[in-house]
This record gives sequence, structure tokens and C-alpha cells, in this order.
Amino acid sequence: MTMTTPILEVRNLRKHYPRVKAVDGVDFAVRQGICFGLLGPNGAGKTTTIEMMEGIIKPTSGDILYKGEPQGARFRNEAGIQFQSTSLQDFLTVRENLQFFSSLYPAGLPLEELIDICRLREYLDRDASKLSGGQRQRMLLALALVNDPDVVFLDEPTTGLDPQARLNFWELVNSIKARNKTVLLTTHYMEEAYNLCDEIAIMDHGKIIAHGSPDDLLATHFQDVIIELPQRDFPEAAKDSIPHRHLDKVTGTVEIITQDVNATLAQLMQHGASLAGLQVRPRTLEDLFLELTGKELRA
Ligand SMILES: Nc1ncnc2c1ncn2[C@@H]1O[C@H](COP(=O)(O)OP(=O)(O)OP(=O)(O)O)[C@@H](O)[C@H]1O
Repeated sequence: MTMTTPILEVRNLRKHYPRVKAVDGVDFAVRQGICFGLLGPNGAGKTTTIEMMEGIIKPTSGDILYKGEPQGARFRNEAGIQFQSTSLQDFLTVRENLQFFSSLYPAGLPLEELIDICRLREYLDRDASKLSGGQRQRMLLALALVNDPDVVFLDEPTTGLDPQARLNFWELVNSIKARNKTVLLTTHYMEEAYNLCDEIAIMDHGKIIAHGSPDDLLATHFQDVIIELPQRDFPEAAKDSIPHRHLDKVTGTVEIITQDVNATLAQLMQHGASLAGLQVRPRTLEDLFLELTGKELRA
């Protein structure tokens, strides 16, 4: 592998089921050491793509290359997969799980180091079934890291976690990245993609519809920003001259999309609007996602 060979590459990857083209011609390359995110609405084909890359399901057609070669024994030794559950782990303590998984590989991270990385020391003697959601995800991540993999696959790792546990998990993923590991992630959470991913690919109906760094994608798609203000502060008289939409009927927020904040603010003030509750925010991945797919990111 040369410096420029991607650690993983998929070419014209397809998985067709009798009724659905779950993945329908996907191409991308993942550079070593980055976090690559697959985003998409429910049923977009993210899990199918990642499971083909993991070697768990067979593609209908297309190629998957690991360090420039078809996946083989080397890939299996050097990849780590965070499973959502295994039938074994609930009957074992955290320590026993770690010991069992590490015994499956000839080499790997020293368990003590793994325990510290994933902050599991406090729970070592607890049955895995008694862990909280965040603790369980950390254990599953530790299991994925026992062989000190070069590439780690995380399929919706923070779904169902509370905000604090999600933040903790992000920190953990960043510490893995800092060790020059490559991370492949699927997620429904745009803040997660924005915070963790160097590159994202947005999928819909089995195809990639946008691919790039989050900031580049936002800069390419949007030259505007969003002004939000409470409906009560939006003057009736401005209704016709300032294009807007009622964002949230419950809280009563009005959204104005503008390329010229100064001019729009001046217009609002001319109409006597109060600016006290006004917010200007840049476009987010959530906006991009909605624009590209017409769907909310979250199910
Ligand atoms: N084994 C299968 N047999 C038939 N259809 C399948 C199978 N697995 C997945 N599909 C279909 O393929 C499409 C893509 O599914 P996939 O699970 O990859 O989507 P996803 O993007 O991961 O969705 P989610 O966000 O809901 O997890 C869906 O329409 C799904 O119903």
C-alpha cells in the first residue's frame, strides 16, 4: 500500500434484493486515519453498505478493496466491528467479555489499556446485561478494539443514548482517531456527523447523493444563512415583502432565509420588528439533508 492508497474503497457496489435495490451503485474511498460517515434516512442503504464492507453480507456486484486488495484474512485481523449485541455477552461480566474476545485474536491491545481507553474499570465485574446504554456502548466498542484494529466500523453507535452519554462516546471516538485509526460510522444524528466526521457521504435510495467534508458540503450548497425570530416579533406588514416560513407551529418561530443579513435586518427594523428574540444561524447538515432528501434526518 502506498501513502495514497485508501484504506478502504468501494467500487460500483450493489446489493439488490428481489423487491428493493438496497445499495445501487456506490463508489467511495476512505483515507487512513479519518472518520468517514454514512448518513441517510431510514432505508437509505447505510447498514447494507457497511455490512458489505465489513464482509458480513455479500454484494450482488461491485468491488470492496482493503488497502488496495480484496478483503481477506488480513482485513479480518485488522478490522474491528462494533456489534449491537452478541448472544454471549449478557451472561458474562465486562471483564469476561473482554477476555473472551481478546482470546480470539493472536495479538491486540493490552486489556488494561483498552479498559482505560473505554473507561470500563468501574464496571469490570458487572454482568453485561446490567450496564446502562452508554456503558454498554463503551463495552461493545472495547470488544471491537480488542485486536487493535486499523479500521473500526460503528453502525449507529449512539442511537438511544442520552446527550451526555453521546458526548462521552464522541470523545472516545476522537481518542481512537487520534491513534491514527480509521473509523467508519453510520448515524442519524447530524451533530454527530458534524463533530466526528472528516468526510461524509449522504445516501438515499441506495445511492450517494452528496459526498465531501461537512464544511465543504455546506459551503457548496448554501450561500445563505437563516434568521429565526418569534412569530410575535414578525411584523404583519413585512409578510409580503420578506419571504419567510412558519417553522414551528407550536413554539411559533418564523424562519427567513437570506443571503444578505444586513439588508434583511434593516427591512425588519423598518417594519418596526423587535430584534430582541432574533437569532442568526449558519446552515447545518440537517438543512442540507432536508434539502437533498426532502426528509428529516431523524426517524
Ligand atoms: N435482507 C434483506 N432482504 C430484503 N430487503 C432488505 C434486506 N436488508 C435490507 N433490506 C432493505 O434494503 C433497504 C436498505 O436497508 P438498510 O438497512 O441498509 O438501510 P439503512 O439506511 O441502514 O436504514 P436505517 O437508518 O433504518 O437503519 C431497505 O429498504 C430495507 O428494507
